[in-house]
Order: sequence, then C-alpha cells, then structure tokens
Amino acid sequence: MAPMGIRLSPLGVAVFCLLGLGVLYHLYSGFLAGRFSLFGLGGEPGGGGAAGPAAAADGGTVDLREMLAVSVLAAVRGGDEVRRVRESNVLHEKSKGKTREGAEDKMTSGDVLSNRKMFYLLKTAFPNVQINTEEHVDAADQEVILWDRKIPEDILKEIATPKEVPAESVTVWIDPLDATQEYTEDLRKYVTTMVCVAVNGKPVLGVIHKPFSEYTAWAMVDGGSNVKARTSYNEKTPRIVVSRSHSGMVKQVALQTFGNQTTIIPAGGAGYKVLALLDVPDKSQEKADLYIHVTYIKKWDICAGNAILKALGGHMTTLSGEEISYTGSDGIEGGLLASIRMNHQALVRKLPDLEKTGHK
Ligand SMILES: Nc1ncnc2c1ncn2[C@@H]1O[C@H](COP(=O)(O)O)[C@@H](OP(=O)(O)O)[C@H]1O
Ligand SMILES: [Mg+2]
Repeated sequence: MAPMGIRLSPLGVAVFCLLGLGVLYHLYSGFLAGRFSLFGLGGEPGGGGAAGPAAAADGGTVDLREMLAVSVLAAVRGGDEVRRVRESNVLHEKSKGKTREGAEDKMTSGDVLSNRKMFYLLKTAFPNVQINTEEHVDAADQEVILWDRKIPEDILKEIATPKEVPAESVTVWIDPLDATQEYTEDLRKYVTTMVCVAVNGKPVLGVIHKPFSEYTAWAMVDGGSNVKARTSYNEKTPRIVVSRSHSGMVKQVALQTFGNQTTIIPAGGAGYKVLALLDVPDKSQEKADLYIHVTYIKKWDICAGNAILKALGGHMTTLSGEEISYTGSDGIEGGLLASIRMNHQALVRKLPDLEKTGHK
C-alpha cells in the first residue's frame, strides 16, 4: 500500500517505466547517430578542434551526401548559364586585372551568371557553411534557389548512408567557369564548372561538369564516385598535360625531368586537365598521364580535381610534394603535380627544385 492510500498497480508502473525509456532512447538516438558518422569522417568526438562537438553545437551539422547532390545540381545549373551565354555570342568580356605573370585575368557574363546560380543554390541549401567563390557575389542581386531535397539515384547507389560533419568544419570552393580564357576563344571543350567541399581543409568531395558535352564527374573520399582511373599509365615517358595560357616554364621543367621523348599536351582549364588523367567517356577529352602546373594558381581551380583524384587513390600536391590545405588564403605558390596509379613521391623526387633552377 502506498502512502496517502493511493495503490500503485505493478502493471501501471512497468508501462510508465517503459514509456520513459522510450522517450530517453528517442532523444539520444539522433545524437548518437550524428556521433558515429563523425567518427567515419575523422571528426573528433569528445573534445577539441573545429571538428569537435563544440563546432557542431554552434552551426549544426551538414550531410556530405546532401552536399554532393546540391554540388552536382549547382555545377549543372551554372553550366546551363555558361552554355546559354556562349551560344548568345554576347560575352561582355572584361579584364579583372593581370595575373602575376602579366596575363589578362578575364571575366565574362558566363562567369557572373553561373556564379550567381551556383552560389545561391549552395548558400540557400547550406546557409551555415563557408563558401569561397571565384567571382564577386552581388548582395543586391540575391536569388533564393530552392533545392528539392532529392538525392539522385546514382549517388544513393554509391553512398548508402548520410555522412554528417560539423557545418563549421566545411569550406566550399566554387569555380563558376574554369578556362575563361579558352571560353572567350570559343574553345568549348576545355570549359568546366566545379564545386569542391573541404572538411577541416582536406578536399573531401569534388564535382567537375563539362557544360558543352553535358558530362559530370563526381567523387567523395571514402564515399563513392561516378568516374574511375584508367587501367594503365605511362610512368617512364608520360604524356603531360599543362596550361596553354598560364604555362610559365612548365614545358622546360617537364622535358628536363622526363626527357625529350615526353609528349606535352597544352590544354585550358584545371578541371579539364584533371579529367585528362581519368577514364572519361567524353569524346572531346584528351588523355594524359600527368598534370603539371608551375605558376601561381587559386584553390577554386584545383580543389574539385584534388578531391576526385584523392577519392580514386590519386594525388595532387605542390611540386615539392606538400598536401594543399583548402582553408584560409585563396592561392597556392608551389605549383602542382597531379598523378594517379603512379608512385607520386618518386615523381616529386625527380622534379627539379624550381626555386633553385629559376623555372617558376
Ligand atoms: N598564374 C596564374 N595566376 C592566376 N590564375 C591562374 C594562373 N595559372 C592558372 N590560373 C587559373 O587556373 C585555371 C586553369 O588555368 P590554365 O587553363 O592556364 O591551366 C584558370 O582559371 P579560370 O579560367 O577559372 O580563371 C586560370 O585563370
Ligand atoms: Mg578556374
């Protein structure tokens, strides 16, 4: 008998306890699910650093699988603008100034309109993440572009579960029109739109879209991809793809390192040059074994390619073999070496020290 004359039925107490347990389970299961997926992506549950739970508590988490779906959509929508402007033949070409080497740094309506679509699509879907983009975003010309929250089948097939990371650990890099120089010359095959997502500075997912052949390559590190490496590469006398409009001394460096038998393929666009290393079905795509760049370059030009190569087991580093961190400053100074299915460190050792040889 309970105090005050109230009798507790044992069955009632048991039901009450079960209900309580159910509520506790419901509250904690979401929290634990988030925790476990952070483990898979190198987050640090239990404290410290931007990837820790403090960051998650501030800006919440984002699902990288959803970010991939929106990145693909953004690259395609941006690409539609790029194609539309090119086909109109009214490019409104302008110069943003000169590169360090004195080349014109061009911008067109294709760059601006693609940038607007890509930026606002990603910003509307993921308001809490840092987005760095090549072109200026005009706040007076905002556009809310809603994502229908559908993840395409090919992504769902490759990546079965969500991958949550703290929003504060993410940096997105957008290149709304890569190979602008070639775009103005109507060399359409070189043109791409690109999105990259870095987590704690590491490139984790990349999208490279070719608007004129409507081909899209995407990949996520430890996730999946819709593109793969070729079966063989020539490591001894590689075909080397290099810049045609920002080349610096790259040909001399390549020939000095690999000998005169080596074929040099001048091409526009960093996105195009990474695709040259992969098994890409697009007929307009040339194939190469290595990508080398020696002049200054910006992170939106290279992050997506770096993520895709990394996801497929390849490498993109500076010419001295350092990994590139995709946070902070926009540019990198140490040139680029991109390879796949090769001994990347052995290639780095073969290359001359550009500071010493004056080949920069
Ligand atoms: N020295 C340099 N300074 C600034 N940007 C450079 C550069 N070298 C290459 N880039 C940029 O990197 C991209 C690929 O270059 P390339 O076609 O010469 O290989 C181009 O991007 P955008 O077309 O997006 O501006 C180009 O402008
Ligand atoms: Mg670019």
